[in-house]
Amino acid sequence: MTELLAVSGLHVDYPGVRAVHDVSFTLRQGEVFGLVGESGSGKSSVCAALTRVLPPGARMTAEAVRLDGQALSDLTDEQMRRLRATRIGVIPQRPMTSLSPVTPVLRQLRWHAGDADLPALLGQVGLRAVLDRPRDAPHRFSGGQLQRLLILLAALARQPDLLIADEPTTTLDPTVQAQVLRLLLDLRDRLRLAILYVTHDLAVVAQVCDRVGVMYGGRLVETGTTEQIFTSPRHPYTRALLSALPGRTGAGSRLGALAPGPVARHGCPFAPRCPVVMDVCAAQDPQPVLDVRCHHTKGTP
Ligand SMILES: Nc1ncnc2c1ncn2[C@@H]1O[C@H](COP(=O)(O)OP(=O)(O)OP(=O)(O)O)[C@@H](O)[C@H]1O
Repeated sequence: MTELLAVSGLHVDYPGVRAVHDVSFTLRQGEVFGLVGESGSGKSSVCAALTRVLPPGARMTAEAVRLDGQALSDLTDEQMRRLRATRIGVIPQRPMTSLSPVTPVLRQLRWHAGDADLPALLGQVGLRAVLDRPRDAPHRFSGGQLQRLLILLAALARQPDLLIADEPTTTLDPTVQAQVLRLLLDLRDRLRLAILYVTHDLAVVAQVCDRVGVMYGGRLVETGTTEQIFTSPRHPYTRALLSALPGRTGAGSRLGALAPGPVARHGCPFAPRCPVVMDVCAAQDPQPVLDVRCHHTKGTP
């Protein structure tokens, strides 16, 4: 598979907070890479840095961020805006925030879809009936319908290379969530899209991701194929996350691994919660070895 996105040494700082610390990963064409971690671990900040839409006062630095070989740091704000409009599609967490609440949905779709064949696109996401509702504003549609419409705009109408989906199914009930995930995978297959899929839900990761990066305290603490992460997790935080899944028991259940917990400001960020913590963990932030950042495992398979 061709490498589409390469991120290395990414840092994001807000005033007084380092939200993302030395994050590196790659994403290949036609691949779904899951960024998983609890609330506040830095997932959204990574996405905002990649698309250069960080809030005022935030600062990003990176050794390199390349899309299809092009260094994004070389682009002017205008070139970056054009890249976001053509090659990178973003599906937000809450569909209502991306649509005007008062303008009819069909009018907004026509405007965003440009020259694309809207009836055909609506047919592909099973929502041709929207054509018969020219006056209906967003609040007259369900969350699942709106999310499918936004996927249509982000992926089908513009056919980008990279789709960033930041918790796109959090607000949906399980049946609708399954429909939206199926649609994303179908688009990945048909358009050879690369998808960066942000979530705190490991069950979703298992369904859609080819590879996974686990975040804690702004670090990518472990990266691997979905199978590796689920069958032989190496970082103690990944193990805790997995053992907190329904039906499993272990350290994770005791740690309450999915609930945000203390993050050390020095040394390993997971040290205050780690069941196998050692003296060195409080003193030194571990460097990544074989895709794992942990003094205890030091990358051992
Ligand atoms: N605009 C901001 N100003 C200051 N700090 C911020 C800002 N946005 C995020 N942060 C902080 O940066 C850290 C990472 O936040 P971020 O939203 O990237 O995490 P996340 O994993 O995406 O969380 P969630 O799942 O809740 O969206 C947190 O400590 C958060 O409080």
